[in-house]
Amino acid sequence: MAWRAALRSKAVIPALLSCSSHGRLCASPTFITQRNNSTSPKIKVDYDQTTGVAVMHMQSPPVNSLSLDFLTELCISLEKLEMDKGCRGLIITSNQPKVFSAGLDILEMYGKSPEHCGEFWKVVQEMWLKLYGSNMVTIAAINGSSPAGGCLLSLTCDYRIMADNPLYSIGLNETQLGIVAPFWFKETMVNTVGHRNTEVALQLGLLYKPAEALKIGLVDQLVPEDQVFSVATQTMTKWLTIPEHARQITKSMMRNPTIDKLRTNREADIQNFVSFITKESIQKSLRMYMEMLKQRKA
Ligand SMILES: CCCCCCCC/C=C\C/C=C/C(=O)SCCNC(=O)CCNC(=O)[C@H](O)C(C)(C)COP(=O)(O)OP(=O)(O)OC[C@H]1O[C@@H](n2cnc3c(N)ncnc32)[C@H](O)[C@@H]1OP(=O)(O)O
Repeated sequence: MAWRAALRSKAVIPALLSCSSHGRLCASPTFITQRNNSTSPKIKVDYDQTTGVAVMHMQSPPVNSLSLDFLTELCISLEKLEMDKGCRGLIITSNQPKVFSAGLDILEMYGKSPEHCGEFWKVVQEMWLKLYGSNMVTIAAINGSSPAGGCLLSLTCDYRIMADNPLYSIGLNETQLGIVAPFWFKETMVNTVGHRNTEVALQLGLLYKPAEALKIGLVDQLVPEDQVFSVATQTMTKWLTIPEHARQITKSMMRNPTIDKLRTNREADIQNFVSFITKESIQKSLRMYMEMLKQRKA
């Protein structure tokens, strides 16, 4: 708890608090259910010291949406694993049925104050910086749908194994919500599937079925649903045979240009996000999208 409070307090951006152009509050949601903030852990970490491999199980019902609390917990777990020199590999998977992660929690961006949005975005950045720059071998065992921020989470990993189930989809679908994937989401995608695939995917907000995702290289391997985890474990064993230092330097060489761009522009990126997301028109788009999700369910 003390960790969480510390991380939270570091996440507040003083510059944002005093920014008058961000001084407005977004309209309060009237129809959207605010979920209770559960105190049960949203992430379960199993760390096997004999293999040096940790498994992070996302267990935040119903859809592992990336809320402020979820991301804070994720960052704390990552920090602890990263500091443990014996921990060399990390597999990320979901304990929720049919969903890997539904992406950023829309309720953290809808009807919230600019200060809250700024705090939220800082922890989204933190998650990405920690995972994309991790020294560990990271593997996403994608056992369900993975839109937007969920797709980003898997893109930060070194290797993606997805369940071959046509009911699932993955992609950066932000434009379908009327929002824009920020430059570091975009660059993570470009670094994975190339410029042209990214341009089409991002403009249209495409969600890909597993077979299509494999075709463009958004995921690396498809396996039957019940084998996602075992294949991830076998793949990890292979990756861990590569000399550690050489692999880590290579990873940094590939990723650091993108990482450095965000590191040196964090404040500006937060300000951009806050002024964008609190716009009335964007809030309206988010509301309509949430309504659409509910109608689809009914
Ligand atoms: C000029 C440049 C400026 C740059 C500015 C940058 C701005 C960038 C801003 C943000 C980037 C955003 C990234 C994101 O990740 S946004 C989130 C996008 N996510 C989605 O589109 C996924 C939506 N969800 C689904 O499609 C489905 O829920 C599903 C496929 C994941 C699972 O389907 P199913 O099992 O059928 O579950 P339900 O749809 O019934 O959902 C259950 C429950 O959960 C709620 N819910 C779903 N997703 C979210 C979410 N992302 N956040 C919050 N809540 C979510 C859903 O509404 C249901 O709620 P209930 O009715 O109350 O039970």
